[in-house]
Amino acid sequence: MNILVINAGSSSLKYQLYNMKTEDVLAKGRVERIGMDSSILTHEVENQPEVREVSEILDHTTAIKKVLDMLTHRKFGVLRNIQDIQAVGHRVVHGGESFSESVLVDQNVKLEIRKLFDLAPLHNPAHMMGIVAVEANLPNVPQAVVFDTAFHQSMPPSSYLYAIPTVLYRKHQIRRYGFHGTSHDYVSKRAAEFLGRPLEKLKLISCHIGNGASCAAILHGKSYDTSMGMTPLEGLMMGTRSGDLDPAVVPFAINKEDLTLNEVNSMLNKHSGLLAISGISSDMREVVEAMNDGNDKAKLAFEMYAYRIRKYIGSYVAAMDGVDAILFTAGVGENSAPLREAVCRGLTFFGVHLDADRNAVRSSETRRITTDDSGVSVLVVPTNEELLIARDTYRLVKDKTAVESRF
Ligand SMILES: Nc1ncnc2c1ncn2[C@@H]1O[C@H](COP(=O)(O)OP(=O)(O)O)[C@@H](O)[C@H]1O
Ligand SMILES: CC(=O)OP(=O)(O)O
Ligand SMILES: [Mg+2]
Repeated sequence: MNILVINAGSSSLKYQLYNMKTEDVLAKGRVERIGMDSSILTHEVENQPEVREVSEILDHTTAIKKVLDMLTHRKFGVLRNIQDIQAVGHRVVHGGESFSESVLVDQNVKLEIRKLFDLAPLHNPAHMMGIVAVEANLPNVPQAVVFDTAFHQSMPPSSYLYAIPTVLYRKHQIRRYGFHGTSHDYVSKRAAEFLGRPLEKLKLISCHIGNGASCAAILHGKSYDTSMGMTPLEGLMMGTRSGDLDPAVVPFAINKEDLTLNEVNSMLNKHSGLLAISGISSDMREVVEAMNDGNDKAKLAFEMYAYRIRKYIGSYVAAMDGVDAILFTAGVGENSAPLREAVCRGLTFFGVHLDADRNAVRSSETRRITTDDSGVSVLVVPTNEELLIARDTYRLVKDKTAVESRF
C-alpha cells in the first residue's frame, strides 16, 4: 500500500509518499508560498537531483494537484497513476479533547476539527484545506488524521488545568493540551528500543527542539506533562515565539504601546524568541555563528534558550521523581551540539555527564552522548513524525478494510 503523508500549513504543504510494505520513502517535497506570487514546488526522489518548479499556486487544491502531477510525472514521478495512492494521512496540530488517537476522516471528524479553529488559528484551518483539497483531487481515497495533541491526552488534570476559574474550562475548554505529541511518542518508543528496556518501566524527558519547541515528561510510556499549553506558544523560548511569560505583560504592553490584541498575538508568536533577543535570526545556526563571532546579543539569546530547556528538564525530574534518559530531537535538538552541551552543563547534580566527543558526532542514527558511567543517559533520537502518521494511517485503513470484508 502507498500512503501519502501531508503536513499542510497556511502557506505551505509538505508531503512524503511511503511504500508501506518496506516503509521506504518513495518521494518527498514541499510547496511553499501558496497564494502568493511565484510559488515553489520542491520534489526529491532518492539518488536523483532535486526538482524545483516555480509557478502560480493560488490555493491548497491546486497545490495538491501539482504534487499529484509531480508524483506521476513522466520523468520525475514515482507512480504510474494517482490510483496508486491508496490512502492519505494528515498531520493535524489541534485535536482538543475530542481526539486521543488517530482517526479516519468522516463528516463528524471534519466538524470537530472545524470547531477547533479558534484554538489553533494558524494551523487547523490550513489542515482542513489540505483535507478538502485531497477530497477534490482523490475522491474515495480514505484519509486519516493524526493529532499533535493526542499523545498528551493522558496528562492528569493537575498537569493540564490552569489555575483560573474552572468555568472557563467547562465553557470554553481553556486548558493545556500540549503539541508535538507524534514526535514525543515516536522518540520515546525509539529510545526504549535503543536502551533495550520496556517503555512501561522508563521515566523519560523528551526535548523536541525545532522551530517550535517543547519538552515532555513521559512516565511509563505516557505523557505526564509537557511545556506547550492551550496553544503552541507556552513553554520554551522558540525561534520566533516567546514561550512562558507573566500574563500581565499582555495588558500592560497593550496599554503602554497602544497595541491591538492581534498585534500583541503576532508579537508573541512571530517577533519574539531567538529572533527578538539576538536581533539576528530565528535560525539557531545563524545565532551560534554570530555568537562565535563575538556578538553579545546572540550569546544572550543562546543562553536564555538553553537555560529554559534546562529549567524544564529540572522540573520534570521533580515531576516524575527521577529520570532514566533525556532525549533531544528535531532540527536544533538533533543537529546543534553546542545547544545540547549548554543544556546539559547544568545537569550534573542529576548525574548527567556528557561525553564531548560523542556529542560532536554528526549522524542520522539514534545515539548516546553521555559517558558510559553517567547516571542518566542523554540520547539524540532523530524524529520521524511522517513515518508515525503513515503507520497510523496504514493501521486504520487496514482495520476498516478488514471490517468491511466481514459484512
Ligand atoms: N546544524 C544545525 N544547527 C543548529 N540548528 C539547526 C541545524 N539544522 C537545523 N537547525 C534548526 O532547526 C530548525 C528547524 O527545525 P525543524 O524541526 O525542521 O522545525 P519545523 O518542523 O518546526 O519547521 C531551524 O530553524 C534551524 O534553526
Ligand atoms: C505545534 C508546533 O509548534 O508545530 P511546529 O513546531 O511545526 O511549528
Ligand atoms: Mg516540525
